[in-house]
Amino acid sequence: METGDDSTGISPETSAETPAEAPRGTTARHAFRAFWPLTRGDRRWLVFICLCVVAAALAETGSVLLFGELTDNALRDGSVSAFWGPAGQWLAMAVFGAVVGYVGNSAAVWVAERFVLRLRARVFAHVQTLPPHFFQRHRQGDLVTRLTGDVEAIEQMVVSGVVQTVSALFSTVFFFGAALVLRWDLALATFVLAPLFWLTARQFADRVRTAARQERVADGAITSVVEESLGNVVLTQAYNRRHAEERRLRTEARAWMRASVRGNRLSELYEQLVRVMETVCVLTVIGLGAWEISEGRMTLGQLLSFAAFLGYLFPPVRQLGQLGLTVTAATAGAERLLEILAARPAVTDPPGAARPAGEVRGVVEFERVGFRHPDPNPAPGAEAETGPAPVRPALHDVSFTARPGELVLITGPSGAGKSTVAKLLPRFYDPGAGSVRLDGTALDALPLEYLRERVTLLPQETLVLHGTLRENIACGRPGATGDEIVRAARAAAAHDFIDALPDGYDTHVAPGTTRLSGGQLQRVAIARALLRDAPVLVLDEPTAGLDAFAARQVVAPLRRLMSGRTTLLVTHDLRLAPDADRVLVLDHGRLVESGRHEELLARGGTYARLYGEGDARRPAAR
Ligand SMILES: Nc1ncnc2c1ncn2[C@@H]1O[C@H](COP(=O)(O)OP(=O)(O)OP(=O)(O)O)[C@@H](O)[C@H]1O
Repeated sequence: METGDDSTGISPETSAETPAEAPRGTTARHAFRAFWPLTRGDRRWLVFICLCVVAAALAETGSVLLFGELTDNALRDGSVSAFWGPAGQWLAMAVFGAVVGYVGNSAAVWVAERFVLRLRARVFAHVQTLPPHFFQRHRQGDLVTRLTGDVEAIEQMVVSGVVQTVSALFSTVFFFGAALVLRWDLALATFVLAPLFWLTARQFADRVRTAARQERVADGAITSVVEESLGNVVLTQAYNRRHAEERRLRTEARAWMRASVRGNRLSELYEQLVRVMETVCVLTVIGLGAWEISEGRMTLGQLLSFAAFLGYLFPPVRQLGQLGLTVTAATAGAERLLEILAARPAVTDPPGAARPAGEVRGVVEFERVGFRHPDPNPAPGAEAETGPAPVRPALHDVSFTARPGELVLITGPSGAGKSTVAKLLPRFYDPGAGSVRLDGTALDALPLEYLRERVTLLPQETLVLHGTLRENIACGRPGATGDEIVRAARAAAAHDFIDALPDGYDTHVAPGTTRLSGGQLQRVAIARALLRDAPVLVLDEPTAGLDAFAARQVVAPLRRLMSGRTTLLVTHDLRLAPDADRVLVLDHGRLVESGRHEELLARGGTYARLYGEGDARRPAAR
C-alpha cells in the first residue's frame, strides 16, 4: 500500500529546494498529492479501516435484504415461526456491523489525529526555519489559524476524506447491487437519476471554495486583531483606542460572518436540492412499483424492501456529493499551508559541512560586506519569500576585523545598519556581497548549529521563554547544573532579585506576561548568555528601553559577560565606548569612522557629534 508519491514539497528540507510557487488555484488533486505522503506509516491502518467500513456496508446491505425476506415470509403470512430465522440473522448482522463500524471509526479517528499531529509538527518545524522578513509579511494571527484550522481542514481531505469516500462508494455499490438483484429494472430507473447529484455538486464547487477561502482569511484576520490588540493593551488604554480596536475587530468579524453565511447557505441550498431530487427518485420508484404490483409482477414486500434500499442508498450517494464539497473547501486551507511551505529559509546548512575540529578562537572578519533587506511588502504576485529586494542597501562595502577578546562597539545614527551587522553574524541572513568569516572560514561553510553555539546574540528585545527562571537561564547550556545556573545568575547580578521572589528560580515566566522589570529581564538574558559561554558575543542595544538606573545596573554584568570574548556591541548608548578596543561608526550603511573612542572624539566627526548628543558623557558605573 506504500504507493504514494513521496516526492513531496512538504518537508522543510525539500521545500528549501523546490521552487517557490504561488499556490492560488491549487486543485484538490495537487493538494492531495502534496499531503498524502504524510500518511506514511499509517497506510496499513488506512487499509484496515477501509476493510472495516466495507464490512459495515456489507452488513447493512445484508440487513436490508433480510428486511425484504421478513416482510415477504413472516409478516405477509402472519407466521411467527417464519420470523425467528431472518430476525436472528438480522440481529447478528446488525451486531457485526456495529462492531466493525465501531472498530473502523475509532481507528479512523486515531489515524486522522495522528495525521493532524504530524502535519502540524512539520509545518511548525518549517515555520521556525523561516527568516525574520517572513514574519513581517504574515500576521501572527493568520499563521496561528493556518497551523490550527487549515491543518485540520487538510485532514478532512486526506484521511477522513479517503475513509468516507471508500465507505460511501462501497455502500453505494452494495446497495445498488442488491437493488439490481431485487429488481434490476427499478434499480436502473432509479440510478439513471444518480448523476444529477454529482452534477449538482459540481455546480457548487467553485462558489464553495471561494467562500471557504474567504472564511479562512477572515478567520486569520480575527485572530490577528485579537492578538495584536491584547499584545498592545497598554497603548490601547493609554491612548483611548478601545473603540478603534473594537471597530477593527468588528470589520474583520463581519467579513468572516459574510463568508461563513455564504458558505453555509451554499451547503444548505445543495442539501435541499438533493432532498428534492431524492423525492423525485422515491416517487418514480413507488409509481413504477404500484404499477408492477397491479400487474402482479411484484409483491408488496419487494416494493417495501426496495423502498428501504432507496432510504439506505441515498445517504451514501448524497455523501459522495457532499464529500466533493468538503474536499473543495479543504483545498482553500491546503492552498494557505502550501504557501507557507513554499517559503524558504534565508539560510541553509551547507551540504555535507563537518564541524571543524578544535576550539573557535573568535576572529570575526567582515570583508566588503553589502546587504539589502528583502522587501517586506512585495507586490502581489511577487510573494516568493526569497524574491529580489528592490529596497536600498542596508550595508555597503563594510569591512572590519574583531580579534579574540576585543570589544568592538558599533554605533551610528538610527537606520545606519547597526542591527543588520548583528543579524549577519548568527546568520539570520547571508550578505549579498562580500563575506563574513569566523576564524577565517566563511560563515556559510559552517554548520548552522555549530555557528550558533559559538556566537551568542543578545537581541534588542529582551526575550523570555515559557517556563521557570531556572529553565530560562539553563537554556543557555542544556544540562547545566543548579550550581552553574546560580553562578551565572550571580555574575549577571540577577541572583538577588530571583532569590527574593516567592518561588525563586522556580518562578514561572512567559513571553508578554512576566512581572519582571526590563532591567531584571535583561540580567536574566545576560545570565543565559554567560552560561552559554560562547567565544563570540553580539549585543544589540543591551541597554535600550532601560532607564538610566536600570542601564547602570546592567553595565557591570555586561562587562563580566564580554570579558575574554570577541564582542560586537551595537549601541546608541556610548557609556561603554571608552572600554572599547575599537569604535565603528556606520552611516547610511557605510563605515564612515573607525578608531578608539578618544581618537574619534578628537577627530570631531560623526562620532563626536553622536557622543555630544547622547548622555554618554556620564561616567559608566563600575
Ligand atoms: N526587516 C527589514 N526589512 C526591510 N528593511 C529593513 C528591515 N530592517 C531594517 N531595514 C532597513 O535597513 C536599514 C538599516 O536598518 P538597521 O535596523 O540595521 O539600522 P540600525 O542602525 O540598527 O537602526 P536603529 O538604531 O534605529 O535600530 C534601515 O534603512 C532600515 O529601514
